Amino acid sequence: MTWFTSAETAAMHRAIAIAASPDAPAGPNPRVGCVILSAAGRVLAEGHHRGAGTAHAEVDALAHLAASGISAYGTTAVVTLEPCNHYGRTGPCAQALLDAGVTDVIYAQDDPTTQARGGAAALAAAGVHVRSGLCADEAAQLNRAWLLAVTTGRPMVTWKLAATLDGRIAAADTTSRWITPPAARHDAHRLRRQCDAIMVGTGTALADDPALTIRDEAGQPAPPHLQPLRVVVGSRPIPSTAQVLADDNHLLLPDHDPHAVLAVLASREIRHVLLEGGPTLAAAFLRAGVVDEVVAYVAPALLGAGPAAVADFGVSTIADIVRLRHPRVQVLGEGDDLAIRLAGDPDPGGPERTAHPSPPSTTTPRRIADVHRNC
Ligand SMILES: NC(=O)C1=CN([C@@H]2O[C@H](COP(=O)(O)OP(=O)(O)OC[C@H]3O[C@@H](n4cnc5c(N)ncnc54)[C@H](OP(=O)(O)O)[C@@H]3O)[C@@H](O)[C@H]2O)C=CC1
Ligand SMILES: Nc1c(N[C@@H]2O[C@H](COP(=O)(O)O)[C@@H](O)[C@H]2O)[nH]c(=O)[nH]c1=O
Repeated sequence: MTWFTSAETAAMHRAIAIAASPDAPAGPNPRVGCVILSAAGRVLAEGHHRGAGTAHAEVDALAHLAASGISAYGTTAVVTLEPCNHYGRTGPCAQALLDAGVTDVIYAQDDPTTQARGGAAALAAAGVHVRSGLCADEAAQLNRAWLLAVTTGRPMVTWKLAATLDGRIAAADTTSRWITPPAARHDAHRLRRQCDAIMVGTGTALADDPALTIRDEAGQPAPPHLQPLRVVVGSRPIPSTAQVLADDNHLLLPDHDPHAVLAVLASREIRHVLLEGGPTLAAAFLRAGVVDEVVAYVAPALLGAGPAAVADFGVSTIADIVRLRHPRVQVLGEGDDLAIRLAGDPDPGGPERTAHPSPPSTTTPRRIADVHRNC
């Protein structure tokens, strides 16, 4: 059994928090944070990864430590992911920790990739005291999309919908903006920010002419390098004036096979795709068993007619109902302008679905004197 001190546990909480900083954009790499502790458990420096091609968290933290004139000799590096052991866009972190003189390394979870794993073994072989598993569930949740993508070979799919109380996503004449109030739409833009691609079917592209961009609460778009790839699936042509075609950061995929669509996105290092409808495309992805998460914004409103949130995807009897696991509920907005955000992971119960990292438990951390086994 591995034990951790309260200072080490607090450092790991901090490392997870900084790994999720707003300047750590979605992209091909995992989110990683690192905190460096003195032998007495005092925080000396911290760092995090800011996306592909930039310094890894350990190197960022070591650079901050060096900048403050403190030697890394005899320190403990607390990292959210096993230090890498390869030359990718940057050098191996295991070697950087060794070169700096770090004597203890604690990491939350193993790196599952064949290219980068092995840092723990390399460090241990060089005499570094290595421990792992601290806050492993929280760290896995932080990188849920990345872990799913690198272990399954396809991007994680989050299906987002905005529906009325009677489960409709548009009126009978196909108009749908807006069903949900501003607070819910702002939340949807925060969701877009976590994804590398936003995808709709041609039906939605033709009916709504969506922009599919990340915008702030004042409607200002995020800088181009932070905008996700816009993807339209289907064979019908889209008018050249369509907003999704506004710049080169888009992809038109005539293929109807969700697996083929995801394979194309995976080849472009897309780790997390937001499926924003409509009901026909969502049904195809559900039927194919490739929806990993559903985020539904439900407004206190009624339409009585118009398309349902999702088309028929093969459920004909109640025994086959698709329930959401780990459901999470939030109220957004207030007064007449509120909406419910209901999120969860579809569980068709079929054997074809693979196990994915679960969200962290909501139980209070267990404390025994000054030592902790986990978060
Ligand atoms: N409130 C909300 O959250 C949302 C509402 N909407 C509303 O939904 C309506 C549009 O719905 P819908 O027409 O269903 O739009 P979709 O975006 O689901 O597009 C449907 C099209 O997707 C293409 N397609 C790709 N793969 C498949 C597949 N495996 N099976 C079938 N079709 C596939 C087909 O295009 P092709 O024929 O060109 O090959 C099909 O016609 C609009 O009124 C819009 O406002 C849309 C999104 C979200
Ligand atoms: N109607 C509706 C939504 N609709 C979704 O938003 C898309 C428009 O994106 P954009 O042009 O970038 O603002 C649209 O095509 C559809 O996918 N979303 C919501 O949060 N609430 C709503 O009431």
